[in-house]
Amino acid sequence: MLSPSQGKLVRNGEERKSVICIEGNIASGKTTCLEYFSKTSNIEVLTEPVSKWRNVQGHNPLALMYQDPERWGLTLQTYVQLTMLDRHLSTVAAPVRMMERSIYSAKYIFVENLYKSGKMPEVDFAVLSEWFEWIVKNIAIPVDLIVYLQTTPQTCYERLKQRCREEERVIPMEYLEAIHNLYEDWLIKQTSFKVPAPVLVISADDDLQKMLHQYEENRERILTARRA
Ligand SMILES: Nc1ncnc2c1ncn2[C@@H]1O[C@H](COP(=O)(O)OP(=O)(O)O)[C@@H](O)[C@H]1O
Ligand SMILES: Cc1cn([C@H]2C[C@H](O)[C@@H](COP(=O)(O)O)O2)c(=O)[nH]c1=O
Repeated sequence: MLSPSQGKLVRNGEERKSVICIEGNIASGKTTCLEYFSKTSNIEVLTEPVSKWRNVQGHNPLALMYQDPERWGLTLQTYVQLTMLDRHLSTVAAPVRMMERSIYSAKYIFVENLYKSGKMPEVDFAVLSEWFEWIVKNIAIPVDLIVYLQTTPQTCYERLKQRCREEERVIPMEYLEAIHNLYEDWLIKQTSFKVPAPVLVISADDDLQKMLHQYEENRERILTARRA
């Protein structure tokens, strides 16, 4: 249940748990990272609700958006915003919640990209922006640490082709470059939008073995992240 606390709605009992968001470009290795940490007993992992974005009551807004972003961008991003909010507000048993992306990156990276690239009409962007502003003003969405899996767009392009998700066959290299640049502006240069938590940057172009080694090296920092 949501209750008012200091002017915002807060999910009961979740205030003292820590929230880690794994951020990064498409196919950067976020799910693989979450899978690795899911074996840790006091971490509960929440993957991105991609299956919902591919099937809402028999419709596939993710595929529609890639086919015709001008027409379906608002539809997909409205649903992404709802489902990400639902993920943030879900109750977990473990003291640490590790999430794939966040409502913040859905807005600051993907909505922003559609708008900046001229593929989202101004009115759609305005409606989504007002929704987003209302949500973050009225509902507590705490994040303790952002783990940014930093890759080159080229690495993501290769992994994307290897993963072979049907809807994403049409994604060109330029799309991954645009998403990469938005992530870099947000989390590295910190010049675009407010960053809701400290950022831990992990170089993620390495092979799986080296990635697991880096996750082990950073395990303590990740598990002990706490907001003030
Ligand atoms: N370090 C890595 N080296 C090589 N391939 C990887 C690595 N990490 C993930 N992959 C592969 O790349 C693809 C995308 O990884 P995934 O974890 O699904 O990325 P994301 O969740 O960020 O989209 C998958 O096929 C996965 O097996
Ligand atoms: C958050 C978000 C995602 N998408 C798209 C981008 C990808 O095609 C999938 C997510 O897959 P990933 O491997 O986890 O990156 O969804 C989008 O279009 N809009 C969004 O806000």
